[in-house]
Amino acid sequence: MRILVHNGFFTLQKIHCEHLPEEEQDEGEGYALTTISKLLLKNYWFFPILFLGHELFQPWQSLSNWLKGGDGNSPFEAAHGKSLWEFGLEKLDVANLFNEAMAADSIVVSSVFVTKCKDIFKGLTSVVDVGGGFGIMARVIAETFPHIKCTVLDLPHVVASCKGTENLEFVAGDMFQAIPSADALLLKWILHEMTDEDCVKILKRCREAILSKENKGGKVIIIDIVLDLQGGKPESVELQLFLDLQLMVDVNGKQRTESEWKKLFEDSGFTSYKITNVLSFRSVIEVFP
Ligand SMILES: C[S@@+](CC[C@H](N)C(=O)[O-])C[C@H]1O[C@@H](n2cnc3c(N)ncnc32)[C@H](O)[C@@H]1O
Repeated sequence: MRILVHNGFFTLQKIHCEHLPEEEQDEGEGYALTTISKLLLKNYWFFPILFLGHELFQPWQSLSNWLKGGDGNSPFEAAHGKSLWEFGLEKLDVANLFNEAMAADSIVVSSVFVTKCKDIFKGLTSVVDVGGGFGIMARVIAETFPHIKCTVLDLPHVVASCKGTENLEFVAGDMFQAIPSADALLLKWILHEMTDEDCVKILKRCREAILSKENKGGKVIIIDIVLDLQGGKPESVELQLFLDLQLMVDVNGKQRTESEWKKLFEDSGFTSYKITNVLSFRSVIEVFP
């Protein structure tokens, strides 16, 4: 298992590097180490610490017992006696590390997203990033498309010290209780943390929150993994499967195939969807009411 964790971690760094300029990418022996030094220099140092940090590594040791019917909703709960989110509320240093890792990921993804997926934003005047963390994605969207009003919804302790701008605001709340209305609701790395039942709850809430339904361009935009897509590079598949395990260990979540996504959309009342693959091992899925 340890080898798997390290492999997944190195692959993760490698895939992140695909988004760096070509002249900065290295091939061959020593790739991972070169990559790590570059990521350190470029401030993407949170991922190694996150995955190899004690609190998040420990649950892997509980995986085998948990699979045999051990206690807790996830190996994380089996190891720590509470969920990742409850743990984060008590240990703000771990929560901060986790949120900074997510923010580091969003720095890479957001620049590719707004450049290669411009069309997705056509006609939109408002976007809510549901579970948007420190707001990196929303900030980049707000700066790139100044006419779009962006809102970040996240838990109170996450957004407590986040500052908005003219077209960016932070809202503290619980996505299971209420989601602010907008033309588009963004869910980046949210649904893979949830059971199918919870995904349907959140998707239904998002559907209700879409302002411009009935062919007027309103939608949910999901950035997440779609397993088994044709043409996936072997290292992408390796990473997708590693993250499938990682999510099971941390929150009893999972990655999904296209048909599993389709079922969630149908069960939540959506009529159609479109998958775009420009984000390496992840996809952008537009889901229409
Ligand atoms: C895996 S992170 C993804 C963060 C961000 N979307 C990104 O990709 O960088 C999940 C986010 O959902 C937030 N979250 C978890 N439960 C939530 C809830 N019930 N209501 C609002 N936000 C929640 C967490 O605080 C965290 O910021």
